[in-house]
Amino acid sequence: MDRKKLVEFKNVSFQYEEEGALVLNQVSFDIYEGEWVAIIGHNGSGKSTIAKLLNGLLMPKDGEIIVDGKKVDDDTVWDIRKDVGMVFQNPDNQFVGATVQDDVAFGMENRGVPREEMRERIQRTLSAVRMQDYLITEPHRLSGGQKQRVAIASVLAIAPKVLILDEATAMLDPTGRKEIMHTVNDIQESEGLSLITITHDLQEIVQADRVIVMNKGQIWKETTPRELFLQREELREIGLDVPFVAQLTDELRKQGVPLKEAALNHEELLEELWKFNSKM
Ligand SMILES: Nc1ncnc2c1ncn2[C@@H]1O[C@H](COP(=O)(O)OP(=O)(O)OP(=O)(O)O)[C@@H](O)[C@H]1O
Repeated sequence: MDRKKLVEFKNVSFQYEEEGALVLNQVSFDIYEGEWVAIIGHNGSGKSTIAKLLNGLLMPKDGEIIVDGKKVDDDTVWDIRKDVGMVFQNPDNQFVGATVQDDVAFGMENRGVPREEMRERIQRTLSAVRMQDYLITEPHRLSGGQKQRVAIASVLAIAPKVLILDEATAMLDPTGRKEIMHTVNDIQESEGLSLITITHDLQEIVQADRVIVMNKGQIWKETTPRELFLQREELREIGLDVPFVAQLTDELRKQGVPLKEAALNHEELLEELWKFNSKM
């Protein structure tokens, strides 16, 4: 069965200033329903600009963007924002409510969701991010990770078709990062959402279905995490470092250990080494 295209970027170019350099130069890609796509690139490669174009915070200078069959323009932008939810890096800039439940309610109030349904969605989305016990907590009392969970719940409450996390875990410690990504992955699978995660850390792309690598405003490569991790030298040239496990796999391979593919985590590497060991 053909998968449905939810997002289409067609030859999109963008510049912030009239005479300035192109920040995005003829960028084209598709994102399908239920898919997790990671967009990665070093600082300034154009990742956040893509996110902002996707929900109409910016409009392309050239080319077009289609979200769920609708072209993003001044007439559709409010509809598009129902379909595309975004969570940014700094949780403190995203709170508008005096309590956690007020905050989750805010976006729904703006969209005229009936009271009863609002209550149900607040419960459901806060449970999904495991924050159901904090309904009446003031946001400033939460940890960074908890704040990001609430920000995610607030976006989910609007029932978007696409969820974008723009460096949303960058301010958290490694454990907090893992927990959030785990939660988001669960939600994505249970709700059939398309997920776009934007990061400059290759460790964060391991679970994605596909990766788009940006370099200087253009797509440098569109591939899978596993394939990408095999390209350690090329990645380094564009300012990206593969995670430790992939580096180790690469070094072992160079030493003659016949590891077939790039390991995505310690468990996989261990399993491959175990197989190799049993054959010796
Ligand atoms: N509001 C703005 N006005 C002018 N130039 C901007 C603006 N926002 C971003 N830029 C420039 O556009 C380019 C791409 O920025 P963008 O934020 O999309 O990159 P990024 O890959 O997300 O990087 P980062 O991880 O640092 O946010 C950079 O050169 C940046 O300096």
